Amino acid sequence: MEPKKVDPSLINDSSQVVLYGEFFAADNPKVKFVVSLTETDLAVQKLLAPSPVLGRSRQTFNLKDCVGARSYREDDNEDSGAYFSVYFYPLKKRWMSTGVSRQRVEQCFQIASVQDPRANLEEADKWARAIQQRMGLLQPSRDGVLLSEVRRPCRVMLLVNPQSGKGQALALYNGPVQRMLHEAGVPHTLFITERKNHARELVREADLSQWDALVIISGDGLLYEVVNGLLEREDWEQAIHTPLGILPGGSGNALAASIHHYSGGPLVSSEELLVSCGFILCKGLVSRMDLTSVHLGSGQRLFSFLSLAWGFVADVDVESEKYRHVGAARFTVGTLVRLASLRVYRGRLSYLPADDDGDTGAERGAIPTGGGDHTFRNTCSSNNGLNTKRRETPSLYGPADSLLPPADGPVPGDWAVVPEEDFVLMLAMYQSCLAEDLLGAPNAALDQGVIHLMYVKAGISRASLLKLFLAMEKGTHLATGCPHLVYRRVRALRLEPYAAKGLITVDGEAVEYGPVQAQVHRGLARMITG
Ligand SMILES: Nc1ncnc2c1ncn2[C@@H]1O[C@H](COP(=O)(O)OP(=O)(O)OP(=O)(O)O)[C@@H](O)[C@H]1O
Repeated sequence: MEPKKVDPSLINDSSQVVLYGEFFAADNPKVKFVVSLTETDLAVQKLLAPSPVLGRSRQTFNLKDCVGARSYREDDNEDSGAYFSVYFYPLKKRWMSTGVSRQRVEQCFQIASVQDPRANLEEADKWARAIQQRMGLLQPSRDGVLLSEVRRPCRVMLLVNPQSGKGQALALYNGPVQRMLHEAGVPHTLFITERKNHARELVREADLSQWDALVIISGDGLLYEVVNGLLEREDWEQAIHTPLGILPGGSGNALAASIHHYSGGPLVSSEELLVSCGFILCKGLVSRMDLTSVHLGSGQRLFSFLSLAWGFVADVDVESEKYRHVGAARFTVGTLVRLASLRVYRGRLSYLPADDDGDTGAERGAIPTGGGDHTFRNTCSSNNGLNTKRRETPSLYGPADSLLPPADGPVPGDWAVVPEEDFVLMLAMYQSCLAEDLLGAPNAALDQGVIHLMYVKAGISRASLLKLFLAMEKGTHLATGCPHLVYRRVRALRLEPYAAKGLITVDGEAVEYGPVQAQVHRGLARMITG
């Protein structure tokens, strides 16, 4: 007996129903669902057999959480039905935890209303198209633009570093990443990097008219190559506007964690971070991102999107590379090891305060310079023990650094020079996370034009330093009242280490050691964000 039709108003009483249908479950032809689409939701309710009454468990999926929908037929000639699948990644409560994270939910229905397979497929197409259309209308648009609006069709150059993190980046691509891109209908071409600087060369030489976005599955190191590769091009001004995306596959994944943080999510584990960043990528909202231009003592210039570190943090970053196989925990292990041999780093630190610099830190430490007598080049020439761990190709292009004084001159009068010369660390950040689980600059945003400068003066005890790092997991370290920690919002800085040897890291990678100057360039790059 043909079941009685259910009144659609019973399914969705408050909003207008755009499409309504009764379909079989794709994996069980005995189970039937009543499905209705509104401008904002897809509602699914089970029909109980044998009498066609609605079951109690009605599920409503918000189209904001949807990455795509597709229609298809199975290869089976006997099956005249067609199917449509809808892919959602809603925020759900985590197993055995109070937190939430994005989790995949697929809804798949079989349409077998008539014997004609083509008619069934047309009906399935109609549903998939209607869902995609509504999903597109609900895309976030805050202050960015949608990738799909920038160019069409959207094609992605996907760069994977198979060696990053625990060496699992390729497996991540073959698993959840490829599946999600397929669900969202994002066409892409995979490039597996074969060596250091391979991605940099590929990006430097690429015909960028072929690519609508450059996305990496790796740690921050590969994105560093991509950013610098773009700025080494003659057409850098257009090239740096190519939307960039990041899917975490490394051990630190600081930028991926920052982008997840900006989307409003709490700190999450590596797998959950991948799903969150994949979701953000599929949604394709493109925003501006600050880049910082860093000048090294030898005159080389490079571009950084994340951080510049000296002292304790730089040492941990580089020394913990040998614990890469433990993933994000490498920094915890590295911090504990370094704490045991805590030391002081001597040098001079100067900076140009941001106009809006508030007294947010533990203490106001710096004095105006009136033009210091210490020059960048002076210090450079006394540092002949250059550490050339990472050979930089000189970056010939990019915007002028109008805020930076000449390398062989003093800092200008509106700069401040920190009176102390003994430090435990200096950390300049332009995005919020220092690692997946470290919220180093909680007030940072993608496009702020601000360097969040933190330094810890010598004299801090091991216990207090450990407490600061523990507080950083929640981003509360600036509010601990630690008298040794100073926080400033700045636009440019100069660091002149006194020792001939040591470690400075840019975006987590060691660079030539010696004096450095840096200036932030607001919104220079484009990033796919949530
Ligand atoms: N095929 C490759 N073999 C060896 N090194 C590579 C290869 N491809 C890229 N690299 C280099 O590996 C370095 C580390 O990569 P990446 O930063 O992506 O991973 P990670 O260090 O594990 O992650 P994170 O930076 O988040 O800690 C980068 O400097 C990159 O240039």
